[in-house]
Amino acid sequence: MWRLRDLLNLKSFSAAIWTLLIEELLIFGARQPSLDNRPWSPQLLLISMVSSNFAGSMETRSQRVGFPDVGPFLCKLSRYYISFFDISLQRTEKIREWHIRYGPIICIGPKEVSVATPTLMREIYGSAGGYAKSKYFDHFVAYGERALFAIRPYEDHRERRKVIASFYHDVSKASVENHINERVDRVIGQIDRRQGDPPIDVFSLTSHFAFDIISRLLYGKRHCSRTIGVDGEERQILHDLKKAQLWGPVKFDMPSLYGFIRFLLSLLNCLPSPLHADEDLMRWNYNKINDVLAHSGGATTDVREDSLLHRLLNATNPDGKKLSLNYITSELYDNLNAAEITVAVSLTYIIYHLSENPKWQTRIREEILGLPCEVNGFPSFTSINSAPIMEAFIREVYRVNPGTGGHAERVVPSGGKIYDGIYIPEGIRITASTIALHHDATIFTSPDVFDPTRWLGRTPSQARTLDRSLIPFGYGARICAGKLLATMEIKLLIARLYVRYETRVDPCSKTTRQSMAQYATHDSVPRGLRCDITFHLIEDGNGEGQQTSERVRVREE
Ligand code: HEM
Repeated sequence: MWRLRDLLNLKSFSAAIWTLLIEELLIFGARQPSLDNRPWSPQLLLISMVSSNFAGSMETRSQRVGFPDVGPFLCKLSRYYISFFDISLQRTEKIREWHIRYGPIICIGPKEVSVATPTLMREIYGSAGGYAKSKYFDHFVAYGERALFAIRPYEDHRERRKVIASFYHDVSKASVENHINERVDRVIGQIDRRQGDPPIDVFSLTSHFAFDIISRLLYGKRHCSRTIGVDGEERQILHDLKKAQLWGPVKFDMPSLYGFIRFLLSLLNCLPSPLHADEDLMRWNYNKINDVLAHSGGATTDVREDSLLHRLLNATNPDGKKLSLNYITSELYDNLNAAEITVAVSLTYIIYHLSENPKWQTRIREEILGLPCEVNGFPSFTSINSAPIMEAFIREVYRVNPGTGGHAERVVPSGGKIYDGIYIPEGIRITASTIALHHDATIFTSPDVFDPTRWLGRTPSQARTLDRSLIPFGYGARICAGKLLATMEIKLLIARLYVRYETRVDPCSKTTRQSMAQYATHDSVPRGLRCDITFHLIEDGNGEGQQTSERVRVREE
């Protein structure tokens, strides 16, 4: 179905129509290894003449030396070709198709390359390469400051990373585990109260769960959100942010068009809430920080709370100066964003696949029930984290439905690089395609089949081969700073849910295989933007059900 905004985007629309037609005509030619070595044909002549109409899209002759000519012919002519797939939310799937058709190093834009081998992925993201992030990350500048995620130069990033990474490294503390377990209790409380009611949208529920946890870590206990239990402003913002994901590619690829649409709609006084969701969250974060500072009497050195805010207020730059409040506000906003939707998407797909595979629910339940319990009546995160069946299942979900859209663009450093004999000049944008790596048939047999057993019973060398191609959290110098936190949230919730309930996809709801296919948005959200699941209490849940209800009741009283 065409959406209004696709039609509004006339430049991309018309470019796409003729490029789609011509690409198919030229497929044979484009399969040749090098355009420069290919004999001239009338088709090529025609294309090269028409291509000059694509303003600013042809790179100079010197930039083209050695540039990979493998890939869809029209990608080499205009950046609007990949933009079209971006805006129609099909970018990742399209790049995967092109890798299957053309090979592991392909041109996806006049100055843009995608790679799909674990060795090249390691080269561009590894610490040794020193690749900077691309201009794409300028879109994540907030309050006029770059948070860790948006810092582009490799060297600037290294210093800042030490402060943030050390904070998230400390989440292994028992206090954080207790705090996550409290939030799990609240989720269970919600589900119990809704027994017999319509199915539960787990995309929203897990988004509230993730948001409450990250806000506790960012601002501290007194100032965190309570979105799981309370239907307030935060729920509306989170709901709007999900819808805003669908506008992301327009905003990133065609900022002027996006700005114009926003301006027009504001003028008509009918700006839809998803189009100002970012600003709403920014305002919310700004107000929270002011509340915390007001509460501590403006004393920035108050260290009673072990929150990221307090950590940053007490940190210094390498020159010994304090971090600016603007930078701190930007970092907290970025962490809110990074930690909410990614965890919600991952948890939603894990629950969805478990609901489709009841036998795996039983296997995971039996595995968790066999683990030793702590004084609180649950197995610790450390023992849950080493449970192989749950790990295999989660890995398979990450493989087929990774929680990020694969926009981890880097820039080829000065002097250029040679990959598999192909010289790529400096300044070219380069990305490893997560989805192509995760579906590489030479590594993962029958890559389109959902099969968690592929992760079980492997020799160490087989396991290493599979691991090298699985990158849901990125890789190398800029690997996700919140990986440990995300893993704790995901595993503690899944373990506790599946000891207590059986789940099914609600057959009467709109949740289907199609609605659960991923859009190529920044965080790969499910197309339906919801996932309706029914929860059935297991009567003999090893006492866990009874204990949890009791604890939830006592806390809520
Ligand atoms: C399942 C959940 C998550 C997934 C799949 C995920 C994925 C990723 C990926 C792929 C990157 C690398 C981007 C790049 O290389 O350009 C990244 C970076 C980052 N993530 Fe996550 N993430 C998750 C959860 C979290 C959480 C809970 C936090 C906590 C705040 C977090 C904070 C960050 C930060 C700060 C960065 C930037 C790191 C840097 O540039 O050094 N993420 N994440």
